[in-house]
Amino acid sequence: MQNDTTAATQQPPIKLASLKKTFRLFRYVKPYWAQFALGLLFLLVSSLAGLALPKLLGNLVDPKSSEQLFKGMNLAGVLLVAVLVGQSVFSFFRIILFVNVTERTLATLRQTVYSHLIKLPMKFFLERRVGELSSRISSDISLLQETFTTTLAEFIRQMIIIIGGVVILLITSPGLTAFMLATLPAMMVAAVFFGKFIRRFSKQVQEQVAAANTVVEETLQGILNVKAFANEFFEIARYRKRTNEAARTGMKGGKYRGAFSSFIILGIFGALVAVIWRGVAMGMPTSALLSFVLYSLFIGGSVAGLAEVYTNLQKSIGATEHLLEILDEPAEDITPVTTIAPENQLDGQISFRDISFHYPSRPDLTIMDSVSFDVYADQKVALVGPSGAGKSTIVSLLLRLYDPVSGHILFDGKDSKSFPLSELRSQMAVVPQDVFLFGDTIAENIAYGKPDATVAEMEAAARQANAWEFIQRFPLGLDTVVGERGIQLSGGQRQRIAIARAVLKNPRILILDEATSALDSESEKLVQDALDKLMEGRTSLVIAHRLATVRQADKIIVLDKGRIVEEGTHNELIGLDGLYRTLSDMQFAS
Ligand SMILES: Nc1ncnc2c1ncn2[C@@H]1O[C@H](COP(=O)(O)OP(=O)(O)OP(=O)(O)O)[C@@H](O)[C@H]1O
Repeated sequence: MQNDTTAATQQPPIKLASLKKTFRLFRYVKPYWAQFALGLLFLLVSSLAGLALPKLLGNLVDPKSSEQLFKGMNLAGVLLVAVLVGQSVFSFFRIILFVNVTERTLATLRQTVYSHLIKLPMKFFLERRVGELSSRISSDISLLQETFTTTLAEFIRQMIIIIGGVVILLITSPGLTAFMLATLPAMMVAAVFFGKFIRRFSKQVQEQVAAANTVVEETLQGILNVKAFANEFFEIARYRKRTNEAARTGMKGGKYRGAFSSFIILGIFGALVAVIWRGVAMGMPTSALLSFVLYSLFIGGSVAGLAEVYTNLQKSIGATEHLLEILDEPAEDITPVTTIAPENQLDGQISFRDISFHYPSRPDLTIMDSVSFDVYADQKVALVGPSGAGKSTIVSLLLRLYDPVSGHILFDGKDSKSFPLSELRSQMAVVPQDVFLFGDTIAENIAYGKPDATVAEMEAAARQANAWEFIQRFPLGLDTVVGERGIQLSGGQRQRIAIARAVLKNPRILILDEATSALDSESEKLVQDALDKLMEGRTSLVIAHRLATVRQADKIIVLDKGRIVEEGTHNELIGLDGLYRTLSDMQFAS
């Protein structure tokens, strides 16, 4: 982020390139081009009509106007009313059209960005925070909304007024126009100069606000931890610091914005007084002078408005850059899985061959060093080892959340990369330590393993997972809402929901990350029993924290500091008198 800001401020003005980037987003407007074009036409008509106003007002105050009649009424007055009515009607429809196009476009854009975001590899998420990413989709896109609905229209309207106004003024009095215009270029240059300057501040404020929001999101998500650690005041101070920083940057930017607008006010009104003064001196009739002053005001207002447009445009270029940054990230090759091609169906045999690995975010830290092992189809293999040994990393590699730095992972003897990613993952299921429940019904949470599951299937899965008994005790049964808005489930209950999910998914390879937190013995028995049933007839890889549960495993792989140090059955490993024996003695001693 920081680099991005520095790069943006240090770069020479690449306005055209940035603008071109923004235009890439017009791709999303394409399907609605007809409505958009009609809106533009209406905008053109209402802006041109607006351009006639000063002239007609001048005519109205002309003493001769009462002699020019239209069906007995003052012609200039009638024309003025007609222009106003026309302008309001066209504006009305123009706004409706633009808003329609914008809403649809932004919905598509939101969907596109989200669809892309969720397909990005884990590597991407390691480097970013959730708050920052969700603000990309919320605030950056809202910023574009303003650009599409208001800024663009304002820009076109202002350009018409400036160009049309200047042409009309030149026809009226080239001398006075030249005099008036002498102040404008200076203002334009100032607008560009200031606009660029202000861009830096608004971008910084945007980023600092996003950083502050991250504190809110993270602390609300982890509110239990905040409270348990009595860290409310620490968080308040953290949030205060970030929001104050944003405010300070905003205020600094505000000073320049203020100076900018004072400059424009002084410039425009100073110029107006000078123009009237000079017009009077040139003997211009009052009606013509009124028109002239009104045009000058319109032009001056539009020039000042252009600066605003410029700043908005800069802001939305910033937002676009952020969005394109996400869209330009290469996504994982994820496709909807309906059926699995016979050649991609897993038999359940897994081999790690000389796997070395480090996380993309920490290239200096070797996590896995030449790890090789085999798991045969339908075997139950346990991964044990001290904390940080690399057990979860093996699971991540198996799921291809990351690719190994060197070595190969084989499924049934075939390189894991030769399988379509989604088909591979769809044949594996994970029952994690910390079960994440969506804030929805129990049914939806179970069906996460198979979104088109019927109620009967869900019930059967819940029964197999030993979860049905507690689910049916809730008055709403499967329709009970859990999570943030609903009831909180106990650790054992959450795990059984996760097991039901896995039952529904019916995976070829099952990965169990055993809960470290001890469940009460009743719950533990229910969970273990459900897991035993689930493991039947499939390859299972169990990350075991309590060694008592892995005695029956066909094979136990003992990891330490990213290397396999022992491998064998419980009895073999106990006989070895190595790390497994030590870990085992430690656990049973406690
Ligand atoms: N996303 C990550 N980025 C960088 N390093 C990581 C990441 N995840 C894990 N690590 C590091 O990789 C090493 C192995 O971690 P891993 O989670 O695989 O261990 P583990 O054996 O599963 O530990 P535990 O039993 O505590 O869950 C640790 O040193 C850890 O700090």
